[in-house]
Amino acid sequence: MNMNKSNIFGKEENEIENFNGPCYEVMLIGDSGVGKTCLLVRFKDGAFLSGSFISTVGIDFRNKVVDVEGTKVKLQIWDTAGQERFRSITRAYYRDANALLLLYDVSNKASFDNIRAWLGEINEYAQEDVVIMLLGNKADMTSERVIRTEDGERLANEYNVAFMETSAKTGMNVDLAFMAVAKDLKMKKTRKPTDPKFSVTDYVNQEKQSVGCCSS
Ligand SMILES: Nc1nc2c(ncn2[C@@H]2O[C@H](COP(=O)(O)OP(=O)(O)OP(=O)(O)O)[C@@H](O)[C@H]2O)c(=O)[nH]1
Repeated sequence: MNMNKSNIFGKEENEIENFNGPCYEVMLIGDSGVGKTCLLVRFKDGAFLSGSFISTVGIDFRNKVVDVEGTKVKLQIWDTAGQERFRSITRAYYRDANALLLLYDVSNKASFDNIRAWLGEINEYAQEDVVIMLLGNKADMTSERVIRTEDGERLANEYNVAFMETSAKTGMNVDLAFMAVAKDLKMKKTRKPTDPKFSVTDYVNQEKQSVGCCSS
């Protein structure tokens, strides 16, 4: 387990560490096996971790600097362990998170049913103004799918959170999910009272790709 925020991963990571512009903490949460690590690796490295599934132990993070409408912002992305036995560790990190990407697996009903419990945890431990996005991952698994897109949309609407389906395997909507939260966080910081309010849901609806379309 590595819980040291000054963890060093290599030269590129050191350069990112030295970045002194705005930095936002984004946390990936959801049941074990829904694809949190794969989503992060896809976003960070543009690759898919296939092969045997190695569960995250505790919590770890990767940094990425992204360009939001001409301004560079750093996303510090925390990858948490979905397994119940690590829950007390991950809970301790909620309060620092500016945004939460809450994942379920469209081919795993239990992971979807548990979303309400995850939202309960968020309500209890996260900051009140945390940006939340619900992600139905593994959208590429068309024949194994048990959760329809409309089910995800309905749940997201019920809790008033943004929603989209993603695939860490194909890359579908992965950049969009991270960029939407980056944009929302940046707008929150820089918005003048007279500026129109930024809506992640509207932004995502404009930008999102349909299932089956595979851009990374
Ligand atoms: N087909 C498909 N498989 C995926 C996708 N994302 C992840 N997987 C697979 O699902 C398994 C679990 O992925 P992880 O990213 O390790 O899951 P996790 O949510 O980080 O799991 P924990 O660390 O235990 O919390 C791996 O075998 C991945 O290859 C996806 O979008 N599509």
